[in-house]
Amino acid sequence: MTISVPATSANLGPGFDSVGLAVNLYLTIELLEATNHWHIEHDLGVEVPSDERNLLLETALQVSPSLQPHKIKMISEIPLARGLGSSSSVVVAGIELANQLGQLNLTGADKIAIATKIEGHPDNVAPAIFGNLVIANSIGGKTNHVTAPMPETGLLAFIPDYELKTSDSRQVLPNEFTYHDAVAASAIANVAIAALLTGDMALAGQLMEQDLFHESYRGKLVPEVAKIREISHAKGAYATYLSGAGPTVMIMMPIDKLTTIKSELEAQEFSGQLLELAVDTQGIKVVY
Ligand SMILES: Nc1ncnc2c1ncn2[C@@H]1O[C@H](COP(=O)(O)OP(=O)(O)OP(=O)(O)O)[C@@H](O)[C@H]1O
Ligand SMILES: N[C@@H](CCO)C(=O)O
Repeated sequence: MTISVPATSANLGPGFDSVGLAVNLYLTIELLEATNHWHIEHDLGVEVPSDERNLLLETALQVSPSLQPHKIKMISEIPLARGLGSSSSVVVAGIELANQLGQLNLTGADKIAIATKIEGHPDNVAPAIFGNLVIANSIGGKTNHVTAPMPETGLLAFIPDYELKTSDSRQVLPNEFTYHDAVAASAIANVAIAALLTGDMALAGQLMEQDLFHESYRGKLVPEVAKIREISHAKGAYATYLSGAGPTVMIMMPIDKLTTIKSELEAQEFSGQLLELAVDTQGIKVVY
């Protein structure tokens, strides 16, 4: 059996902690033979544990503590701590592993509730589970979500060479907002979401760049954002935003502008990778 889970790009500007998009990079785990001890084969480096301390197994055993140990092969195309939901992909895969091995018959609603409790917010785990664009919230332990198709858009991700852990990137955020600022910030988010849901990418893009919740505080952690925004706009992009907690910068544009924007950005020689992505429409995939 293999389980694959897509990468996710959270926030889309003002949808902080509540909006995310599934994209076509995958974490895949393959269940191998039953053994006496859990063991994960992977090439993600020595800092990623190969036993029960791995987030995959921590999650699976939290959901179902008496699972039969197995050998597992893990392959991830999702770069770690870059703002593309690597931790959520593992959490979601762990929940699905427990679901399959423990024959738990979890529903989508069960999975999002468990995953949100572990991650703390639903914006990455929800699209990792369901695919597409997902708008979700969680309050008092109750999670709500709405899935929607993403309007047609080209997608480029600039993935810097350096890591930025979500926990560090959340440290720079303010503890409080005034009532006035909170109303202004959520009004921007409301219009951005309405524009996304009605397929108006030009308006959505404008609002995505007016975020007041997080990007201005995090800008200094990702110095490339300003230049990428300037270049992309000069060539007709809809929007640029910090993907999740960063440092990846996502660029959305009309499809016919993608090649030009990509080559303009490549000419800058930023240290990192520029990847053309597509929306994942499936979420968790299990193959027997
Ligand atoms: N395949 C994996 N196996 C085990 N742990 C992983 C794996 N992938 C990621 N992690 C854990 O998740 C951490 C990264 O999580 P973090 O929330 O900081 O970033 P992210 O999920 O990549 O980005 P973001 O949440 O901003 O989209 C890694 O440092 C590692 O501890
Ligand atoms: N909404 C989260 C996503 C990363 O986990 C953040 O921006 O911190």
